[in-house]
Amino acid sequence: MEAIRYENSEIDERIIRAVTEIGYEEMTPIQQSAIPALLEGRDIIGQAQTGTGKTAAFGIPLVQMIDPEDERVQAIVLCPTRELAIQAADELRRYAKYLPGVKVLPVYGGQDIEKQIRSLRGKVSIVVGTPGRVMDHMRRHTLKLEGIRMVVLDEADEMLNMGFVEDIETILAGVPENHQTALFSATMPDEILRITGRYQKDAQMIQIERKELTIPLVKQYYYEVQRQNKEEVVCRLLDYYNPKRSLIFCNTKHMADVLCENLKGRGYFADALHGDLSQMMRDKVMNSFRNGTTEILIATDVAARGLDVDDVEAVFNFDIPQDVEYYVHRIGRTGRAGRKGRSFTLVVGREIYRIRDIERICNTQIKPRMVPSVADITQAKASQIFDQVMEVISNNDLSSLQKKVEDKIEEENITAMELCAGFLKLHLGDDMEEIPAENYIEEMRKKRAERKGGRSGRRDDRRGDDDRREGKGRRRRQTDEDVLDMMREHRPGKRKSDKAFDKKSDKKSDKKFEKKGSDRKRSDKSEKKSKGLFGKERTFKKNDIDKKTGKAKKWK
Ligand SMILES: Nc1ncnc2c1ncn2[C@@H]1O[C@H](COP(=O)(O)OP(=O)(O)OP(=O)(O)O)[C@@H](O)[C@H]1O
Ligand SMILES: [Mg+2]
Repeated sequence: MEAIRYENSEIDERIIRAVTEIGYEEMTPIQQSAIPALLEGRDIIGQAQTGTGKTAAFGIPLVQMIDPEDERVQAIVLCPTRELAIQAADELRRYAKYLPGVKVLPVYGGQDIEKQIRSLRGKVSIVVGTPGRVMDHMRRHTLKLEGIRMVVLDEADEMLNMGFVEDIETILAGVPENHQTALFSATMPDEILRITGRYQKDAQMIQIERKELTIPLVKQYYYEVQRQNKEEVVCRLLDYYNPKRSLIFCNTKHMADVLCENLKGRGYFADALHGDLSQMMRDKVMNSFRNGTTEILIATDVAARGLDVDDVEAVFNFDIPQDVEYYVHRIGRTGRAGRKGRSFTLVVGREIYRIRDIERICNTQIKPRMVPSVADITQAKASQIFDQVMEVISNNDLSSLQKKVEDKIEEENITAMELCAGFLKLHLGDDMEEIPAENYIEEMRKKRAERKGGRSGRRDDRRGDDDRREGKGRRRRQTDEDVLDMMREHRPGKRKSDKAFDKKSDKKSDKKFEKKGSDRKRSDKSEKKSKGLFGKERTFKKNDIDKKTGKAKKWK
């Protein structure tokens, strides 16, 4: 479908000016469909893949419908996490930059309530909040709902799930009857679609047609590993792919903390984000991640949904997520707004079946990969250094330095090649020297021959077709176990951290985000639901929904 430019739409030109300044040139498909429907006053369910601009799809009509003369709160956006409430409020403010009188206030737990109360006494047009804190203000009568004309549930399937649904119902019960309700998410399981009718009137369903539930721009890989080697594998992948920014998801707060400490100990710029941290700490961590001071954010599912941070090039599932929706949202933190990304999922033993579930339900492919060897990493690091050097050569006049190099070569009676190799070693650091590449290859060969009676390449099919090393004949036939056995022999000092990983994972959970219930049960259900997740873009009324199946009976 041909994209409509913002200039031709019904959007207020002051909002167009604001979003053009942000860099939006044309509407994304969900914006194309959802904005006119919301401006018409309809209730909608908007489903589109992660990172495709759902915030502006509801945010633009929302700021446009605000009456600047009305002093009351006129709209409320509910988000599942504090970070998301802050982010969505910032976005709405950006769209409303040239709309005087449109005031947006984020309200969330952990922030000084007195301060929020003082802000609510002033003029606030749109409240963006987490359900708990919004209810708190309702009880205290510091948030009055009688002026509300629109309610948005961002991450609607999460908000209407077990952890939040009662809070949402309490809030909606206090909102005037004739309000408009918009539900948005990248995932909309059937069991949730079945109940949305309770909260909406004649809802228009806007689903953006896609073959897969995940973003094709994200290349998805998995690695079969032993539990005690997970940390080593993550480090190797970080070193090999050298992502600008990465997010590593763990299933428990404890694991996130342990991994964070260990990665910091190995010299990575890492921080942990989870529900046990103070709000001040959470804000600090998010800010450092956004401004690039922290390159690696290790988080629980509290960071899985909605967060939009530039240049997250890789997402790691250190622990495989406990349901398919969370896989979709987690890996959706990369590959946003048309950019590319990679996701790496570590799989231990029988967890491989979960990969198969995810592939089937999301209609996607997660490719098996081998853990890069130390030699691969050395090679990758050398390439990175060479790339930087080539940039320096093309952007600078090096003639005066060249003279110094010539003098040194003559003085020491060495070749230019030797000098360059010396510089390279200096930059690669000692770490990479632990297993000299030649010995490594030789030892590997012997080991493989011993173990498999000369058979090799058992997992040759694991060679992906698009690895950046591939095609250059560098990748050898190894198994993860081979590589890791070798590492154990050559890096005895690095093993102490493994102990922490052997401990059984933390039983305590991040209230809403360390999962509930059995994922096996869920995945059976989700299989059915997946068929209906991404059909054609379609429109139907509430009455058109089959009460039993929750699916549309007829399409317009
Ligand atoms: N029309 C547009 N043109 C260019 N970039 C856009 C456009 N609309 C949104 N973006 C950018 O795309 C990125 C993703 O947007 P957004 O966070 O709204 O995605 P989302 O669909 O809500 O994803 P998720 O499901 O993960 O919450 C943001 O950085 C946003 O600024
Ligand atoms: Mg979003």
